[in-house]
Amino acid sequence: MQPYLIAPSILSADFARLGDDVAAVLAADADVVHFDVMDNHYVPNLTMGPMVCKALRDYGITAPIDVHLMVEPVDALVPQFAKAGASIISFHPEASKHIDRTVQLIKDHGCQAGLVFNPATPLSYLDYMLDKIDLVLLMSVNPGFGGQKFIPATLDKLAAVRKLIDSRGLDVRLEVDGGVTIDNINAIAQAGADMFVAGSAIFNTDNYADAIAKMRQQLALVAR
Ligand SMILES: O=C(CO)[C@H](O)[C@H](O)COP(=O)(O)O
Ligand SMILES: [Fe+2]
Repeated sequence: MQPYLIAPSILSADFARLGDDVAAVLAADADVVHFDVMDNHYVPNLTMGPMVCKALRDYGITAPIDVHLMVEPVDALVPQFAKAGASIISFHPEASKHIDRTVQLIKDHGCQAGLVFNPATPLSYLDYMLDKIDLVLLMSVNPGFGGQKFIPATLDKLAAVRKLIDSRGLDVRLEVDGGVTIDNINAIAQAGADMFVAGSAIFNTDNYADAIAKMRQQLALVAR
């Protein structure tokens, strides 16, 4: 398994001073910037597009940017986000008509590719795709909003994906997104996740470094 990564969701950052806030959370020892793209079509909310991603790069953000596309259709945005500086691009398989083609498109544009599963999305989408992707992202809330409560059934789903990845000897990241906190991150890691998105649990505190350090303390207790 790869080292744990903490990926603050900038959905909960201060949009009026986004560059400074993203720089602050990275200085507080975050690993990756989780960038939530919502289109008011696939999900009932509207957030940010490639221009904002590019603006963060132009501002000087060099950390990996993990773009979580909650959009339908998907393909037209892939080249735009790659050009804007995305490192990882993940999408919801049911939002793409040709999943394999979309994954290939992401890779052809030099980014890592991920598939995202809503709480009720079956894992069967992985049957012919697991060895072609870099990351599986399990949603532990229904997508569209930050600040929701972690859905406990995600733990079993994480364990099932971890088993699948390990049984095939693959180096695929297992990311979890939604309702991750200092209190539940240990159990989530025990279940098999190695990359943790947390928005409100980091940005809604007045000390990002403290929140991230406490998450890392919990992760250090996991037997791997
Ligand atoms: O994809 C998302 C919502 O669709 C966000 O990444 C997620 O909700 C993170 O926010 P929080 O940690 O506050 O739950
Ligand atoms: Fe997300």
